[in-house]
Amino acid sequence: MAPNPKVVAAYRAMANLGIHESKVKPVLKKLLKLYDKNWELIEEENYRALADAIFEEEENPVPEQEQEKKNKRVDEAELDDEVQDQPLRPKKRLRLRGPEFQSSNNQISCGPSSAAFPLKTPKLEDDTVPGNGSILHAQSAAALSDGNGMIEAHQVHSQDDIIDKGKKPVSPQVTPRGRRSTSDGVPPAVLPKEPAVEPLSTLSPRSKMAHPLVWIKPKDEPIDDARDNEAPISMILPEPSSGKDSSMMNGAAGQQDCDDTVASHCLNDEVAGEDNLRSSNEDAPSTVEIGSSPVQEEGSAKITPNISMPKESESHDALVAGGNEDLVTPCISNGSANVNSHSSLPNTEIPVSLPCSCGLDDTSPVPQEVGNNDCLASDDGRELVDPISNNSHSLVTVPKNQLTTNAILTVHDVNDISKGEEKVKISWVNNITDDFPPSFHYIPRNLVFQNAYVSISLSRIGNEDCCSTCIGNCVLSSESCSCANKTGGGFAYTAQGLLKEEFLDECIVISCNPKNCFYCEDCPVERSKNDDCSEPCKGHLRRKFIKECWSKCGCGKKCGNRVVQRGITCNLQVFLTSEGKGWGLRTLEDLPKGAFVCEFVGEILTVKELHERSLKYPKNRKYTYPILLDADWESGGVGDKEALCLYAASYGNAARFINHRCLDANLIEIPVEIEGPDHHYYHLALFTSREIAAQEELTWDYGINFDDHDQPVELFGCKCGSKFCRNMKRSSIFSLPGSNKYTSSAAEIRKIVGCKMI
Ligand SMILES: C[S@@+](CC[C@H](N)C(=O)[O-])C[C@H]1O[C@@H](n2cnc3c(N)ncnc32)[C@H](O)[C@@H]1O
Repeated sequence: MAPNPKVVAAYRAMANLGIHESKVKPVLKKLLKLYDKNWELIEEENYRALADAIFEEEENPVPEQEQEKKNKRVDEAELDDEVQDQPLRPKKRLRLRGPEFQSSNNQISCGPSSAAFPLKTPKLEDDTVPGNGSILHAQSAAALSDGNGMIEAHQVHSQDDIIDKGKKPVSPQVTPRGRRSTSDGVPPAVLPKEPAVEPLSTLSPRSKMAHPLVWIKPKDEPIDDARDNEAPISMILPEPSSGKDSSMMNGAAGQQDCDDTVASHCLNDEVAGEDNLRSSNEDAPSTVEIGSSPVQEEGSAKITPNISMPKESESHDALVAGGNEDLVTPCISNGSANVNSHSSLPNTEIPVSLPCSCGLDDTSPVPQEVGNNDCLASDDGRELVDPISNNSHSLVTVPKNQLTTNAILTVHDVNDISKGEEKVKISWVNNITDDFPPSFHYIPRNLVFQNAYVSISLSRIGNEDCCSTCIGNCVLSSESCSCANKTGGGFAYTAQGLLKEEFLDECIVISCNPKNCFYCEDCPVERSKNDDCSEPCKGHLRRKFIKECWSKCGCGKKCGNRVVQRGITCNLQVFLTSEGKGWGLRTLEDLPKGAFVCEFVGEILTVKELHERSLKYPKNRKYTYPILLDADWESGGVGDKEALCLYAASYGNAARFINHRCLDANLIEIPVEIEGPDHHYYHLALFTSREIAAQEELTWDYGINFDDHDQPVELFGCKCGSKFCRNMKRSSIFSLPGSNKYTSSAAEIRKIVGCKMI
């Protein structure tokens, strides 16, 4: 009989490696048996499997009888262990790296990634040959490696081996994001990028061989171990000792309803969210993710301790602009999420800071920069997740029927509602109820929603608009720089970074004096209403601007004329007010007069966009208050794209919690130019108008005219408690035509706000 050309070719290939036919023959026979005479697999990579097997045989000769016995003894658990325990065998790999053994398609990587993450050489010992074998398929390993060092080591089992042993196939259930179920008890694995491994169930028999089951050495890093039937909710624990307030330790839990679509989206998206764990969270004892797939959920969704938070971009996905009002009814009171305690929960459970959808409108548009996802609150108002009373990990059960609508995955860390976006942490506390702060996305800087024309470009900054020749700290210079001149003849700030008293007092007086109002001929606010019965302009305040130095200036970053751009530096806390104003913001430290507290940050909308939103989502008219950037409208010709306002219901910073106080508020808003020379877009900075003691609530006068019901937002019943309250007492001095917060005379203003000068 003519020799089988395939056998001859195999002998030749091995002869090239210096392996004698006599050694090839028995191993080849075994391989043919193992591969069910599939020559393709044997021929692959220039007979790599054959060569490997021969080397193995050489190194670990096992008498055939013993081998058979061993095969019988080895149960599946032992098999797993042996595979895990196999030492790495670079020696073999080195041999195979000879040029003659390089795969023609270069599937075996010898590059840095394989050096950093050496592949485990197959152990073709007696107990790993047919029936038990663990064989390294280099091509599978190559397929698994994303080139970025994702994989530390691979051990490849023949699938048949595992299934034949009667063990459940340990196919990693790879979701598009790489999530895998661990419910089968398989060691947690860190999987490479999503296309790397198909679930075995989807593979053809051929690809099962070429693409065998792969185990990846677990890393020490957090593993997303959430099961499919867990709800995708995130939570962050308070620091054990953080907060002067004991209620911070009474962590409360809230819950979003989540419809199937969104839930599964959330599920997948959350998996990759580890990088959203910000550094300050590292201080916290733990961060917990609650995973879920309500679709598959039978009775309840379990909230399991885990380690990741949704990515910012993914949280954005879950958030929809448009205010928190639509969704408030079932879930919030005074803008906060209701959470009820569940006494049956073991006290080993963790405080959960879960958002409610208050703050969000599932149908409102989102800023262009962020994705879209629909989110709703529970529509029955029942509690969904239990508040828990200490820091230990445990489970919280969420009834399945409460996971029916969209979920919001935004979470407020009790230690830092800013999620690390600010230089200082901003904690939140609720001493009164179990409520949570409303859900919103913390943004440290304004974001354009869609149409607002905000053009920031260096080319638009002329020499007169910056101090390009300055050096160091402008404020210390004896001469005013160009920026100071734009502020109005001198620096607004002292060397200590406070507002100069004269400047501040002037601002206070201006803000209270109706004489400083101007009236537009063609008011963008009225124009935005686009109806036949537009009213005349109701008046806007002329204001004093601050011009800060910026990138095109020659001074350094520490220049004293750069205050607002440095962001929040004082110690603030969000808290639930006791007067029924909802949440408020307070200082935890004494603040001097003229100190910068924070900027009012939100979505930059055109006034028209705001009006459209308020028509489309009428319930949004509650709970939020848009701020017109109208200080420069007097210059006239303000186009629709330039008539801007800030809206912080869904995207905002700590300032969104600052409540209104009529007239004698302790903060004052001052327009600040930073990046650009024009005043149609500016930053609205809040400074202390007097000294403020630690624990005092921060307030500012929104400038509301409580008699004007034609506003884009619903008026609230003012509970500011000021004796000058415009809502409670309508004294004649506070109801001047066109006025919002103005009083009648400079003398009165001086008395009220304690200014030294007028
Ligand atoms: C910018 S938010 C302030 C934070 C808000 N309290 C919360 O819980 O989210 C403005 C809203 O707070 C409430 N608010 C602010 N000042 C108030 C006051 N003086 N009296 C009653 N409610 C007030 C109103 O509902 C208003 O629409």
